[in-house]
Amino acid sequence: MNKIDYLRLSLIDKCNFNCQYCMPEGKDINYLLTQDLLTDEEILILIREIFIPLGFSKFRLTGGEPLLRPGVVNLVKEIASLSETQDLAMTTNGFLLAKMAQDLYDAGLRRINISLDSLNPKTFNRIIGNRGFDRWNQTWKGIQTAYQVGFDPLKLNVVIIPGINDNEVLDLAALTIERNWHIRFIEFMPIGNTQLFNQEAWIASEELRKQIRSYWGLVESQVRGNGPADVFQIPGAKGTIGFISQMSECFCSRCNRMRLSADGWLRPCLLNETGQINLKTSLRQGMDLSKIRLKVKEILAIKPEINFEQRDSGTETGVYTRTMSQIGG
Ligand SMILES: Nc1nc2c(ncn2[C@@H]2O[C@H](COP(=O)(O)OP(=O)(O)OP(=O)(O)O)[C@@H](O)[C@H]2O)c(=O)[nH]1
Ligand SMILES: C[S@@+](CC[C@H](N)C(=O)[O-])C[C@H]1O[C@@H](n2cnc3c(N)ncnc32)[C@H](O)[C@@H]1O
Ligand code: SF4
Ligand code: SF4
Repeated sequence: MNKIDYLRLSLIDKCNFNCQYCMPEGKDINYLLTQDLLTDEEILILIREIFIPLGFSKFRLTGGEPLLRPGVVNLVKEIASLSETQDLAMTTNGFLLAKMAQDLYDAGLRRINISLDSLNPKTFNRIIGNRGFDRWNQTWKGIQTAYQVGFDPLKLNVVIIPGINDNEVLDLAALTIERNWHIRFIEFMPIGNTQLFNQEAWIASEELRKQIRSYWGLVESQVRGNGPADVFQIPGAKGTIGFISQMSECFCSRCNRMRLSADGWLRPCLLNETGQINLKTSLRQGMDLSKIRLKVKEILAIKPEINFEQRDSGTETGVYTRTMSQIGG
């Protein structure tokens, strides 16, 4: 059985973007009330008293948009300063990074993954649902700042949607030639906007690799990380190109992670809603920490059964009850 040592923590369910693939179009999302969010203190208790004793040592902060969480820099500092933390990273849309990158770095964050679905501001703004504002320039500035500040490896996440940004695969891949940046192409998953998913669906990573291979060639490579990406490189390039292929190539046999939502739900599998427990409720009801630990240990034991192999039975209704922004990706 794989070691489960990687926890993805969603810090907030709100976001300043409305990416088409992540949220249902035109549907209001019921956002969490502040009092329903895990507090910083609760997050730290759970990390220190529950997850670290159970062997977790790798933490990723995500959301919604994690940079919207008040006090996020201080939370980074607290988690980074734990001696058991072997890796602390963040996934962000980058919009607020230009002004926060240095503070995050100084607080101890070293790895950052930034979503960037297009190099074309028009396409980008269309994907993120900009409502009339251009957000590309500031996002691009955020990426540049993160690079200058020293985040390494710096990864860029791209969800390819047929008919929307699939014409940019080579342009995005080309970013890795001169820069030590790591692009990852993620296959669109049926969580978030199922309507768009059913309309446009996903493109298999192998199709994208074929395009890149026939233009420049492609060799296997590596980059530091804990996630499911298969990593390649254009020969001689400074950066790498990863493929996260949850639709075409199941990687569940190497699954090493669980997810904790901003309101305290511990989720054993991204694509299966079975077996979730609410740790915030347990904490607030005053449950003994050793009992909470035991509950999490039980979930860890049944996790191999609750996985992608059963994703068709992963939801009760066939539609995921939470959007990707509510889960954290
Ligand atoms: N199906 C599935 N998809 C995942 C899983 N982990 C990550 N992904 C997908 O990969 C996307 C990008 O993940 P990131 O947040 O950048 O994190 P990561 O790839 O684990 O990060 P590294 O540690 O840098 O390798 C997520 O939003 C998901 O779409 C997983 O366990 N299962
Ligand atoms: C939910 S977002 C949260 C963090 C941050 N807001 C961001 O966009 O990086 C995390 C990741 O989930 C990915 N994502 C969201 N919806 C997805 C979907 N339906 N299929 C595949 N990836 C998705 C995004 O591309 C992003 O890289
Ligand atoms: S992918 Fe990230 S930036 Fe886009 S809507 Fe979802 S949470 Fe927000
Ligand atoms: S789908 Fe579930 S079991 Fe598979 S890699 Fe993702 S989280 Fe792990």
